[in-house]
Amino acid sequence: MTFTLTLASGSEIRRHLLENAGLQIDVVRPRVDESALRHSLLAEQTPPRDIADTLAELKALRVSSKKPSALVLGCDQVLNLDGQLLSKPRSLEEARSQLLDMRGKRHDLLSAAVLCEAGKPVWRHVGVARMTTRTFSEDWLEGYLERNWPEIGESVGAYQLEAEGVRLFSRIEGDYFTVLGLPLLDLLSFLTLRGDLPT
Ligand SMILES: Nc1nc2c(ncn2[C@H]2C[C@H](O)[C@@H](COP(=O)(O)OP(=O)(O)OP(=O)(O)O)O2)c(=O)[nH]1
Repeated sequence: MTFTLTLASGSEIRRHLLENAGLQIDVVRPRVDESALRHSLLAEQTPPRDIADTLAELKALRVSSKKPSALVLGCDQVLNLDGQLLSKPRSLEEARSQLLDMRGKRHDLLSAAVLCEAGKPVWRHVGVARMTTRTFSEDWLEGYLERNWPEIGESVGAYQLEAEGVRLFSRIEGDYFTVLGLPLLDLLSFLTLRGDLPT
């Protein structure tokens, strides 16, 4: 019987990365109010890594409780800019102001993944990537926004690294997949170790 991973995420890129790696994926979007939980965690001064981990676990548990026999993957990515957590821009204007704030600085992307089975977490990992943004011109930024909105609205940093977003950076430290939103290599290693994937 072919191994199927249930992905508790509406993220297109996460599904693509897993399918491109040859996994059979079943998408079940969790019904969780992420922003309410994120706000309460922030109010309690929860560290960004724990916020990403908690949200990823919540999404995985929500689906796993409905599909107890499945292996369910929940994910969450947060962007930490000098201690401020940014979210996906809701408008081109928001994307512009977010990118201007990030210009010439470093920010961290924390990509959390949690696997749940029978309503219990069985694996978790938070990948961290450190992004150094170049001091791009405002003219270039206007062109970038014009060419890439609304696609970049799906990304927490208002960029798609695999597309023109790479032009925002002078340096990236960490794993490419972690930037895109999924600590893929760590996940595949665990699934292989468990025998879900062939060695
Ligand atoms: N294509 C692409 N997507 C990116 C990149 N960086 C971040 N993202 C996406 C991955 C996630 O879909 C999104 C991070 O937001 P979330 O972790 O809240 O996930 P999202 O709301 O998309 O789906 P989910 O909460 O899992 O249902 O940003 C990138 O460089 N390229």
